[in-house]
Amino acid sequence: MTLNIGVIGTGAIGREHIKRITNTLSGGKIVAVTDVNQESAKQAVEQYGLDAAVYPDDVSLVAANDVDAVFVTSWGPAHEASVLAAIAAGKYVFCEKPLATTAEGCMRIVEAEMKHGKRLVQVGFMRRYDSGYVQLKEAIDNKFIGEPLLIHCAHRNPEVNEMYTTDMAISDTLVHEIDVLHWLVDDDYKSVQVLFPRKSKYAHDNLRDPQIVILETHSGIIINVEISVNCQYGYDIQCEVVGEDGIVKLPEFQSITYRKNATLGSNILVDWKQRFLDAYDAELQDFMDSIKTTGEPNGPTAWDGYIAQVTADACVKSQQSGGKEEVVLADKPDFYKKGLETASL
Ligand SMILES: NC(=O)c1ccc[n+]([C@@H]2O[C@H](COP(=O)([O-])OP(=O)(O)OC[C@H]3O[C@@H](n4cnc5c(N)ncnc54)[C@H](O)[C@@H]3O)[C@@H](O)[C@H]2O)c1
Ligand SMILES: O[C@H]1[C@H](O)[C@@H](O)[C@H](O)[C@@H](O)[C@H]1O
Repeated sequence: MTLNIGVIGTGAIGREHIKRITNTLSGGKIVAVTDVNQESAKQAVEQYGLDAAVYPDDVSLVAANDVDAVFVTSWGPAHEASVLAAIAAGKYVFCEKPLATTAEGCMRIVEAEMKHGKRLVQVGFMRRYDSGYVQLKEAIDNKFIGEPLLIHCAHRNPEVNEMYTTDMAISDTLVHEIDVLHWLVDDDYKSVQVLFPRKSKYAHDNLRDPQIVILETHSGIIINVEISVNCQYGYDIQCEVVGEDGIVKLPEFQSITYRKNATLGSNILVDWKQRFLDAYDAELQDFMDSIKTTGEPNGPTAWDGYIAQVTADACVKSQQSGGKEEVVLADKPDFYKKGLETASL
């Protein structure tokens, strides 16, 4: 069975996903595209030689009879309406982060999915499919380092444009750590605090950069994440888990080492597309395979999208208050306790 897919938003990641469904993965076909910029949707069809219809908006794309699943890869504020439309039509949805830009919006999606009666939604937290994070999780689950005590992380982007504001360091960037770290240690967050070190000369007027985010879990694990979005030198993701009996660290992205001009060196990547290439492939293959075999997506759930947004909101509150903020989650519904939300490679 081929899963017929409609894509809402044919920008950077929309096209990356169109490319991998069309050229790399198996079991899916892009049959429909839309974008508020209709030229962009038409260009995507041409660029990848798609046999796909261009729709004027998300509502008409979702309603198309031949669309089985929808990819929501538009800007964050547009996600909630498209996801709700897809659920109302009983269509599967793969939604890039954020699921919705407010906790209330995420909860509306959770409620709509529960009302529908079976899982339709997977959120694009692809780090759960990255082989390095999967190895870290196995080591933690197997008690290889004893109980985890603290975690040091860094999430560095080389640069950002003028549209990127202080709160986006949380909602656009930290959100990946928010999701992957609670999954890694199987614990929910209790409180968060954001600190602003000295501002980088590369940060524009509306941006505090870098930032340090401290997250504390219910079992007392303390996590510090450095967010630097003007680090200049490359795209760099670091994660080191300190346990009672040892330490496990995320592997560096593999690159040859060289000896040249009196230097021993190796290259660092410059953007997210290359760093998580395999993880994006694995998450979308899993989305299609699990729908085919079980009738439901297997990856990060709408509830994970809700946890991420509640935690992100608390971080943004801390950016403003300067203090520690509580993370208050609703009780997890039984619907999301099926144990399906962990990925395996
Ligand atoms: N998982 C990841 O690592 C990752 C990486 C990049 C982006 N993202 C997420 O993916 C989303 C898109 O990011 P991007 O970098 O591709 O942005 P982008 O600006 O390159 O593309 C977004 C596209 O959506 C279109 N769009 C906006 N509103 C729309 C609407 N209502 N209906 C249809 N089309 C609409 C825009 O015209 C644009 O072409 C964001 O939510 C972003 O956070 C996730
Ligand atoms: O949308 C991107 C993407 O999610 C990247 O993984 C992250 O490193 C960037 O900061 C963000 O802007």
